Amino acid sequence: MPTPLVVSEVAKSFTMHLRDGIRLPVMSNVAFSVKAGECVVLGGPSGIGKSSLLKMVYGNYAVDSGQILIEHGGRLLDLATADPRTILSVRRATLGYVSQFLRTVPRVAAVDVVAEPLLGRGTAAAEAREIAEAMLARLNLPRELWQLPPATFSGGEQQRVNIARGFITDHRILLLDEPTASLDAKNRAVVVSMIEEKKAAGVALLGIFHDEDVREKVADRIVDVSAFSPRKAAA
Ligand SMILES: Nc1ncnc2c1ncn2[C@@H]1O[C@H](COP(=O)(O)OP(=O)(O)OP(=O)(O)O)[C@@H](O)[C@H]1O
Repeated sequence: MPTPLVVSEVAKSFTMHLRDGIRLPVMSNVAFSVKAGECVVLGGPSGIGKSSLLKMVYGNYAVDSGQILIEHGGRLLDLATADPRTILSVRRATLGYVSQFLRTVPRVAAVDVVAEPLLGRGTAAAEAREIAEAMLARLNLPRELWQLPPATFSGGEQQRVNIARGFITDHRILLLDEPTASLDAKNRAVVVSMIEEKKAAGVALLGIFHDEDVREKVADRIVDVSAFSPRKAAA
């Protein structure tokens, strides 16, 4: 079975349009891979580029050069050069992303926000809702909130809706950007066990976890992003 995610020779700089278009190099020679069933954690100090790297792997940030090889539909595809339509199809079928914050859609109930990725993958509405409810129950979201839009939920409640939505599918690669940042210890433990289940199912996980305890529990390997940073000499 091919490695689900291989990042090779990637370089990235930001162009500051408001400052005469000067280019700030953020990282170069980025190279690592994530195997099936493995959880790789991006490490390094604040501002070194961990979130930017995750956004590149998801296709939200373009890269200057290099390859981001994703196993999609039985073949390897380079996300760094893929067209937007292909990126969307990779996201639908193969590459999931749990961001730190939920982007709420007005007037859509929490349970439907969670069920939506399953509907997009062809699951029947009633079944998708049932699975969504089970996820919300597991994450201890009070039942009386399930039918409400999450816009007014607390930070931790919104994050749990977001986690349920991100974990509900069987994507082969899952990117996690601080999924436990606003959670209490009980719900952090739930997320740790959900990550362990994904690993057991052969999912390749790449994440950022500032919480040391969670990081130690889930990480098989830490990739230090400072190794790719031009600031490493000054660090
Ligand atoms: N769109 C952008 N345009 C310009 N600079 C950016 C952009 N996104 C990020 N940066 C810069 O790139 C650097 C890396 O930011 P990033 O958020 O990836 O770091 P991080 O390691 O995830 O930090 P933290 O641990 O604090 O979340 C920072 O100096 C940031 O200001």
